[in-house]
Formats: sequence, C-alpha cells, structure tokens
Amino acid sequence: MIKVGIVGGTGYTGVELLRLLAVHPDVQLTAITSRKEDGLPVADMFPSLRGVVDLAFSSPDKADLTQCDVVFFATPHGVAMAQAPALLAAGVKVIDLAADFRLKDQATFEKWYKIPHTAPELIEEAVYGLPELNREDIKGARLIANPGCYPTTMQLGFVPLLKAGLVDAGSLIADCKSGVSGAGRKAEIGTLFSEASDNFKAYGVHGHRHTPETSAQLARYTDQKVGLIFTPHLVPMIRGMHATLYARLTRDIDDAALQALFEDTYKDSQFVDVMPFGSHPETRSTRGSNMLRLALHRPEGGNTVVILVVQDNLVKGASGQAVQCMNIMFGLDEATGLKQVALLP
Ligand SMILES: NC(=O)C1=CN([C@@H]2O[C@H](COP(=O)(O)OP(=O)(O)OC[C@H]3O[C@@H](n4cnc5c(N)ncnc54)[C@H](OP(=O)(O)O)[C@@H]3O)[C@@H](O)[C@H]2O)C=CC1
Ligand SMILES: CC(=O)N[C@@H](CCC(=O)OP(=O)(O)O)C(=O)O
Repeated sequence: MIKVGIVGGTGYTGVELLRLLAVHPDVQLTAITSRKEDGLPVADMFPSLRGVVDLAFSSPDKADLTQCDVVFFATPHGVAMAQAPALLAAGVKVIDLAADFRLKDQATFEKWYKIPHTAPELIEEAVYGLPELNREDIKGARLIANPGCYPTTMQLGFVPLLKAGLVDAGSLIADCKSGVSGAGRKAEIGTLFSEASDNFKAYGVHGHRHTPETSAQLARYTDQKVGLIFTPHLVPMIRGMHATLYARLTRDIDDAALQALFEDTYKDSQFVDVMPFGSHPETRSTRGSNMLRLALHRPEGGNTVVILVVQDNLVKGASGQAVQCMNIMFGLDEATGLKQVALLP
C-alpha cells in the first residue's frame, strides 16, 4: 500500500483528494493536515466521508509526513516549497497542486506570484504533471508540479496543432470559464452566493498567472514564438470548466485529417475523449470524473480551428490529475481509482 499524506485537507482540492484516495485500492491514507482543525475527525467536517475516512486532521507541524511514501500539497502557493526539500531528503515523493514548481524561470514565478522562491534548487528537477504530454518524465519523478486547471484545458487543446506545425503559434486565443470552486474554499467576497450566483463576469483580462504557465509549456511543442491571449471568466456553477480555444491554420488540412490528428494524439490517453467533429461538449459530462472532453470545429470551413474543451476543475483540473500522476509514479495503471463516471444531471 502507498502511504499518503495530504497537506491542506480542509480545502476543495484537499477534500477531493480524500474522496478519490479513500477508495483507491492501493492507498493507505496516513496523515491529513489542517492548521485550523487540529484534532477534529475528518468525517465530522465532511459527513460524506463518514465510514470511509477514520483519520483526524493534525496540524502540519505535528504530522509526521516522513512516514509517508508521497505527500500531496493542496495548499496555497508557497507552502510546498517550504517543506519539499526535507521531505525529498527523507525519501518522500511530493506532488504540489499549487504553482511553486510549475514555472522553470524563477524570476517569472516571483513576478506573478509575488513571493520569493525558497527552494530554487528544486525548480529544474520538478516534472510538470500533465500525463497526456509528459507521461515518461512523470514515471521517474520525485517532485511533481501539478498543472493549473485552465492550463490543462489550453494545453490539451492546442498542443496537437502546434506539434503538427499547423497553426500560427503567435495568435492563440483562449476564452475560458470556471465554476466558483476554482477559487477555493476560503472566504472571499467574490465567491459569496449573492455575488457569484445569477452573475457572469470576466476577470484577470490584463494578465493572469496561467498565461505564463501555459505559454511556457506550449513553447515546448513549437519552434515559433508563442503568443497567447487568455481570458478567464467566473460562471455561476460550482464545478466545471469550459474552454473555447481559437487557432489560425497556416496550412491546408481537411476536417477529417484534423480530427484524425487529435484522435491519434490521444489514442493512448484514457482521460481525453476526442468527441465527433462538430460536437458541443458540456461541463456536466465531466462532473466528478477525471475525463476531459474536447471537440473540433471549423466555422464555415474557414482557416480558424475552434477547439471546445470541458473538464471538472477539481478532478482533471486538480486532484484527479494529481492522483493520475501518483499512479504513474508508483507504477500502477494510470486509471486506478479514477474510473468514476460523471454525475448527471
Ligand atoms: N480549486 C481548484 O479548482 C484548483 C486549485 N488549485 C490549486 O490547489 C491549491 C489548493 O486549492 P484549494 O483547495 O482550492 O484551496 P482552499 O483555499 O480551498 O484550501 C487550502 C488548504 O490549505 C490549507 N492551508 C492554507 N494555508 C496553509 C499553510 N500556510 N500551511 C499549511 N496548510 C495551509 C488550508 O487549511 P488550514 O488553513 O486549516 O491549514 C486548506 O485546507 C491552490 O494552490 C490552488 O491554486 C489548482 C487547480 C485547481
Ligand atoms: C475561478 C478561479 O478563481 N480560479 C482560479 C484558478 C484556480 C487554479 O488552477 O489555480 P492555481 O493555478 O492558482 O493553482 C483563479 O483564476 O485564480
């Protein structure tokens, strides 16, 4: 059994990890931390876990995380970088759901996250945890930088086109929408029911930290200079993310060949569903599951490809993806414990 620790077990990605890992056949939940709820049985806070998780939260300074085989950090940016060096030295693998190790350029990280990096020596070693594009590197990794939720949709949509040299990498556009759980469980005015429900707005239009993360990753798949305009929106739903991606074709290709390119790219990726050409994927077709679904369009047969991508921000966009990485790191089938079908309605 893989002994698992979770730092930040009271947040949305933390409890999502608990939901997935509590029934994972190869996992033994060993330590779950919370600074505020030290000593409280996990199931007292989350009755959905009654009879499934019998651990109590412990404060991060009391929890002995070195007894774990792997520790997930479901915490704000800056927490994993403080603890990862000691855990790695003790032989514990680390999967960070935050951004501490996603950007290879320290100055870019510090500019966007506005905190100093305290473990720069680990940045190079960290492996970006997007299995569909990086599976081989994840196999041997000790430290995983789990991707952001929006960047997962943008990369899985754009990369096949960039790799094939079919589009202008300098004029990519991503118009994305997220459910409110994407902002986490902490109290904030913008996510109050009376602010976020029956409302719809863009945010971060002048610049969002997921732009440098996505651009840096996309640049690995093209020789062209990447230019990405990314606009996130908050939609009045709890879970779910929808990305509408636009790319300009620079070479002639017919619809069937475009579709075949995506089907071929993801033929060994059980969590990417390439839907029939012209489909309209819905967020609810991924709710609670680790599936990402996408569909291609070519409005009026012109030279713009529109890629529609949906996922559950808390599963494929965060905790499910992290468990997928753990499975790969420990030599398990990638889908172990991740076969949930989406909830409908
Ligand atoms: N929500 C989403 O859809 C996604 C989130 N992410 C990233 O995952 C991470 C977690 O997000 P989310 O679950 O939404 O956040 P939440 O705000 O819901 O939860 C944060 C958790 O971290 C704990 N925590 C906060 N500060 C510290 C600290 N200094 N040391 C130890 N524990 C701490 C909190 O518990 P306590 O205060 O009791 O210790 C809480 O359990 C973030 O970095 C986020 O950017 C990534 C992809 C998608
Ligand atoms: C709706 C909402 O607020 N979403 C978050 C992104 C969540 C995520 O992926 O976060 P990290 O990259 O910070 O880990 C945001 O835009 O800040």
